[in-house]
Amino acid sequence: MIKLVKRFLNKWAALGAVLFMIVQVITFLYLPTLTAGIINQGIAKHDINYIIGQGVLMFILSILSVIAAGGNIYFAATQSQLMGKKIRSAIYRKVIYFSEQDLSKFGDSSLITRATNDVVQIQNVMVNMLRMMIMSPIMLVTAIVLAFTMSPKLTLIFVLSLVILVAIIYLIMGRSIPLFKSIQTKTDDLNLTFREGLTGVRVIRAFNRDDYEQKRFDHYNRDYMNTGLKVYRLTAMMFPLLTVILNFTNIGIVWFGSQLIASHSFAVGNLVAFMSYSTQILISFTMLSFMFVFLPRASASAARINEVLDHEDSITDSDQPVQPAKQAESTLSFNDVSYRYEHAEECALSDVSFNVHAGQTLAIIGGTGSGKSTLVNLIPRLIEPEQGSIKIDGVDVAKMSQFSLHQLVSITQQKAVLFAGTVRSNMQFGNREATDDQIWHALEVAQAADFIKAEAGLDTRVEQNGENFSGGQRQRLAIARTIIKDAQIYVFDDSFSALDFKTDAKLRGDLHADPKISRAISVIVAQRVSTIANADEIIVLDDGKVVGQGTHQQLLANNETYQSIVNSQIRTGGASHAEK
Ligand SMILES: Nc1ncnc2c1ncn2[C@@H]1O[C@H](COP(=O)(O)OP(=O)(O)OP(=O)(O)O)[C@@H](O)[C@H]1O
Repeated sequence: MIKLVKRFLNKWAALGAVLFMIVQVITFLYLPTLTAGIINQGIAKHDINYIIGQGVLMFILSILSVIAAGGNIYFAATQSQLMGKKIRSAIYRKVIYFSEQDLSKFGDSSLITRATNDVVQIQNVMVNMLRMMIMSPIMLVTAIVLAFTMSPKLTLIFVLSLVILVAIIYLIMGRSIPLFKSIQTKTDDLNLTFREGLTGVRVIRAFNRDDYEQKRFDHYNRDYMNTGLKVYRLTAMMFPLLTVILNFTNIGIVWFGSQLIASHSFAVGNLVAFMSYSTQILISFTMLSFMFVFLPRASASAARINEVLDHEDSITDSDQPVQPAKQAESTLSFNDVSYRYEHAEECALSDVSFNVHAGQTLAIIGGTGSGKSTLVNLIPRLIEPEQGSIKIDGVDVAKMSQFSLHQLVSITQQKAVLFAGTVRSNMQFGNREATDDQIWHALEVAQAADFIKAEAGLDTRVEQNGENFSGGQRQRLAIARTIIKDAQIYVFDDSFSALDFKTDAKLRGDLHADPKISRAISVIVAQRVSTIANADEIIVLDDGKVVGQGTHQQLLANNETYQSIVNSQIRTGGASHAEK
């Protein structure tokens, strides 16, 4: 918590809040002394002028106290909002560079909870800290000191009450802190189930699993509620106990105070002031116990936020990044590359080697789960190989800065991702400088121009995740975004699977005819033989291993796995377009 506050504190706003708070404390504490003076000096000695003078002073101090309270709230709220904004930005900046491995370690839902709910806990504690958490201890200590100067004997009653209170708070908090921590984890579970339900709503309805999903959600919802109830029952005990103890304290003060007055060793005014200090101590303690409610939950949240911010990225830039020198003919090579997903026993990819040059197309084919996506994700270093190296123009991708590597590689992922906005804004994701003509050209090549023209052209709205487009249309828009970028290597991960054979053939033909793409290296992952038959080299993957490597004709002649893929597609009509 302290670490997070140090890192994101806005010093000026915090200073403003503390200064106003000090003024508030001084005015608050001075008032009982004035009251005592009015009773002891003014009333006892019938000194009207003294009473009026002190009364005016009390009025001014009260106004000052109100202004100080307003200033304190203003700066405390500003500080809390600024801090929340900074923390959310820092989390976003960190997460945006996470590798897939890092992302799956935390999980999407948990990251969202950390950037929202956990940050709100910190903000709450920040406001309270600047409003009362600092004020309460100061008020408490000063009130005790002032009371002590009036009567050390009566002050002993306070001290005894405080010891009992501290013990009670310690016991209650010891039990509620672990519960507060688990509330945040349960928020993650709740969010995860809710998100899954939302994204899978159509599947849930189609399979008539509404009841089952509702029960699953209710389970997490109830779990969250029960933990919340436990923790609030515990903390709710604090306030009644506090009131009982402090009422007994007041009874003690009146009891012993009246005996002191009777023996003429204590003035009546002082007893009234003493009672005021006792009330202030009660208020301070109530506020302090609020702190004990907020602080443990905020500490748990701070730990979760720090976990994200301090997470060591599994993929980082080298200290002295190397930029590959411009080559006459660029190359991409894999040298005995193996990759294993975290916690997986088997390698998803084993000993893959190939070399491909500018102007060539490398195709990767294989059954479901054979490692095709894993292979292409290694090229832009979205994942890091366990063994072997991947080189572009002879330079290991691990030695390049990720920024320059991502400039060299343009990729269409298997799942086409679009962003809310317009077609133009989505295309400019690939190339910020792209003109409308260039965008239209990319859309033509990707066979997306027709359906975009039928809408509002480049200003056609794209909903969140591109949900107002069909799967095939989304894929074509993603392909257009990939080819609009000026890159050395273009990667298409199963990007043609949702296209019909005719569109697939036309798209490949247009890609081949495009001067920029035809001069670059193309890596195409496909399930259909027809999509890749014209590639310069085809890699056949099976269970993460390369079981064939060569041209379509070579593989057709001597590779069993390839032959069986071709045969299975001839039966379903998929390979009959192979030579197109
Ligand atoms: N994030 C992950 N964590 C753990 N294992 C994974 C992960 N992603 C993929 N795998 C495993 O790695 C293997 C290769 O997966 P990959 O996605 O590369 O296959 P693929 O050939 O692209 O499959 P498909 O044709 O279905 O897209 C599979 O066995 C899969 O279960």
